[in-house]
Amino acid sequence: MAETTTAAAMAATNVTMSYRTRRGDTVVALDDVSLDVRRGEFLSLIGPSGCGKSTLLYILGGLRKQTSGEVTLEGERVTGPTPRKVGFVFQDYTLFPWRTIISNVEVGLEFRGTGKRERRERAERNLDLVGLGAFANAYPSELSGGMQQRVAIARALSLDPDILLMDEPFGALDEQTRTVLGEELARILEKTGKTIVFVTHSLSEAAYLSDRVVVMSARPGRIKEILPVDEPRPRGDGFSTSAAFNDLRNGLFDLLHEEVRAATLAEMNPGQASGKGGGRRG
Ligand SMILES: Nc1ncnc2c1ncn2[C@@H]1O[C@H](COP(=O)(O)OP(=O)(O)OP(=O)(O)O)[C@@H](O)[C@H]1O
Repeated sequence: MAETTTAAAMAATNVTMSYRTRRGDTVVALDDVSLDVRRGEFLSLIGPSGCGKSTLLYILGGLRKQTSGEVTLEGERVTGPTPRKVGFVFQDYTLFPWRTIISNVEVGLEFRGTGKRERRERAERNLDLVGLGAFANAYPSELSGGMQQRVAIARALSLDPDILLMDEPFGALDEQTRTVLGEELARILEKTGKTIVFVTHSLSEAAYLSDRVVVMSARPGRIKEILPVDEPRPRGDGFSTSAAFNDLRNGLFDLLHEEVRAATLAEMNPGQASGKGGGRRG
């Protein structure tokens, strides 16, 4: 059994997840996944559609219970959500349309019972951080998708979690907006020092933002490879056009390509699960 290091903010050890479908079939979404998330790192998860990236994220965050194996947060076993330590940002930013931007940011703090003054102060600080201080009294419908996603990030940050789990947060946005938001996110992280686990389908996003990129195999999801990104932060404009970046992105593409192929073939021939990929600890 793989060991859990104390330097890890979070760790999954031999995690397996099977779903029972409504038809009574069993879907093995994750198979023996072991992974350390290091304190302060930006870790991306990439893999073919349906390989279990979201499932792994939800299990790490205690939103879903794994079938077997263990998840720990700072060495303590995770048995449910821990909103004081772990926050979420989803692709669907789910702002309440009838609340102003600032009161959307305050929602989680309200749930937590934080006093009005502190709520407002934290919400303002985090709205400023994502560059939307001027929109505090606007309503969600007045903001673009990219701006709404920044509100969702401010909302998650205002709870001041140590770890942010982000599930394709920029997936619904156009390429230019997601590039800019990725850069914004990198800047915010620089300031806050959060640990991030980030699910994405964009290889460029993963390569640009991450300290390490976890490549998952076709379902049942396993860890196929973990690639470090040896580029110091903050990463300048030059990085995304450098040869090192291109090599990394191409490496990710090659690793993913055969898995996407396997996933597509499995979809075309249901019932024959892919058994490829090897368990590897990061
Ligand atoms: N509640 C559920 N019940 C049954 N099967 C599920 C459930 N949730 C997920 N699955 C299945 O588990 C597998 C992994 O799903 P998951 O959403 O974790 O994958 P993913 O890699 O995040 O996919 P995508 O990249 O398309 O978002 C898929 O085959 C999916 O159909």
